[in-house]
Amino acid sequence: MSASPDFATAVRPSAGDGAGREPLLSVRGLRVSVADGTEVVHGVDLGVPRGSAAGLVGESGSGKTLTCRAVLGLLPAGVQVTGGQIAFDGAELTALPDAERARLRGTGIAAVFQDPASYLNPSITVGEQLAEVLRVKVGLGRRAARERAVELLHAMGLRRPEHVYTQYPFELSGGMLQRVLLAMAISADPELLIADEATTALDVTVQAEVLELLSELRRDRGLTLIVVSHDLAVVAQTCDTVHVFRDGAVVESGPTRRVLRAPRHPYTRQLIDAHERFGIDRVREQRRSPR
Ligand SMILES: Nc1ncnc2c1ncn2[C@@H]1O[C@H](COP(=O)(O)OP(=O)(O)OP(=O)(O)O)[C@@H](O)[C@H]1O
Repeated sequence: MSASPDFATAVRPSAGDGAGREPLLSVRGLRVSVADGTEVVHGVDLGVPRGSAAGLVGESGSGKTLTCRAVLGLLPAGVQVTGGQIAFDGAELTALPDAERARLRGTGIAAVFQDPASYLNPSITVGEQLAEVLRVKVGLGRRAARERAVELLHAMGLRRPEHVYTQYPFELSGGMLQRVLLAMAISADPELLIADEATTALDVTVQAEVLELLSELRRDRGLTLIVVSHDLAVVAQTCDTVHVFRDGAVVESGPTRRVLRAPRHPYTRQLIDAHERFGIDRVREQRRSPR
């Protein structure tokens, strides 16, 4: 899609009912090893249909983040893909040169992580930083980038967006900062957004608001989502399918409702038991009753 000034609010053209379920992202047999040669991701398979929301859950260190970083082409130094395929929109990513992978970040696949402040320069206003992304990734001129930035801040649910534009990161709350990072992430109209523990540091009310914003972005713009969380309730609220990671492998995948109501793998059952006290039962009840 061209860099139309309206793209953040425009509804992405529908891929059509039949095409809506074709996988936008297909990961097959992904293997990742760290600097000393130890393999930490052992043949992960993930299919993420266009327009869907996939949840990746599992305990800390189970390989969720490295799988996502492999998809983004942003693995830490010394960590590398040692096997498997990653197909995005029909193109094999592992074969692409670095420059192509870099071009795809933001325009095809974007991500938001925990701790949004660490991704912002503390001495530049958030609006200028967003406008800079729009100039570099979308090619807008200075004035158009500023206007677009304000529109995007507004579209992310930030009140008084002209004022927010002029604020420095330290002046904004964690929830507001994550909305700014979401504005940056979607500014070049990506098709896939990875939210890796993006709401973990937020208090429950703000977390629910940001999750609702993610669902809105999916609904209104046709974004495909990958939501990484150690919290099953987050995934239950936002995702159609869930992939349960353990020790660098996916032990169970399926529709969220089925996996939460009738887990097949003992580890999934264990995860659900561990989450009961955080209200997963309430979420399961909500999903059972039609809205
Ligand atoms: N840069 C790195 N160097 C060495 N080992 C790493 C590196 N990054 C991750 N690992 C190891 O790879 C494994 C998978 O880590 P990963 O971060 O993908 O897990 P995760 O499921 O996302 O966990 P968390 O929820 O804590 O982020 C872990 O054993 C981790 O210690």
